[in-house]
Amino acid sequence: MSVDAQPVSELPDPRNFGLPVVAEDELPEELRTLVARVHDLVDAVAHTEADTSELARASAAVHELTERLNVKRRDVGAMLERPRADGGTDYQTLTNVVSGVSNPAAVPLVLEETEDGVRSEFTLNGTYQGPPGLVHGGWIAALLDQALGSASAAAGMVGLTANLDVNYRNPTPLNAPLEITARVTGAERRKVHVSGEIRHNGEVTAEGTAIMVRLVAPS
Ligand SMILES: CCCCCCCC(=O)SCCNC(=O)CCNC(=O)[C@H](O)C(C)(C)COP(=O)(O)OP(=O)(O)OC[C@H]1O[C@@H](n2cnc3c(N)ncnc32)[C@H](O)[C@@H]1OP(=O)(O)O
Repeated sequence: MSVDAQPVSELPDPRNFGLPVVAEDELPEELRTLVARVHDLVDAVAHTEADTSELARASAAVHELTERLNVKRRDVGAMLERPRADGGTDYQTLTNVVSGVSNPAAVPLVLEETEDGVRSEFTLNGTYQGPPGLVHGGWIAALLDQALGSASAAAGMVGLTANLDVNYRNPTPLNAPLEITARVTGAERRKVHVSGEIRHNGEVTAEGTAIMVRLVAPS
């Protein structure tokens, strides 16, 4: 395969796409704590067998809290700006549903760069259930999509997924340690070919390939 889509040394600045940017050190620790607690709350709500009066009290408290938090909202599309170890700058969608640091619905998937791509270890609670005891196939695709996109971005080629192909090889268990890995396998013009897999106990449960099409900054 030809490789004529050259990686760029700096990722495109989201401001050039008209997106608001939040510096990582401007994100309050209290927000991170709130996100983690709401993440646990979703799991608690999904599985609670509390009595009806307890459910009514919790429902009222959550409603009141939602109204309070909605008084001041961030714009959709806000990007998180964080410094990279190599001196560059990394940008991530703040509320990304798989990895966004301000999104309680996110796993959150924290991908680290490896020699040939990206990697993460994570565990999914019962919120991500599809078949009994197993991770929902749509979420497996979402996890792979995120890792494949991040592998492309880590190689300096930020793009959107044009095509995603997923094979489910074995059931992916909930509440069990999982590993995800992804890498760039080739590039031509704006197309970046990526592959990745999810493993449990070293065994592949799902694998995916994708074509990311590199973004072009507006002139
Ligand atoms: C750090 C970041 C992590 C991000 C992880 C999350 C990733 C995501 O979820 S992204 C969201 C889901 N994806 C989308 O919403 C994308 C929607 N689609 C689009 O916007 C457009 O179709 C887009 C941008 C992909 C391509 O459109 P456009 O910019 O006009 O490119 P276009 O000129 O048509 O095609 C460029 C090349 O890609 C190829 N291509 C385009 N679509 C496809 C496709 N579906 N399958 C295969 N190849 C394709 C074309 O054939 C062309 O190839 P070649 O260079 O050989 O001629």
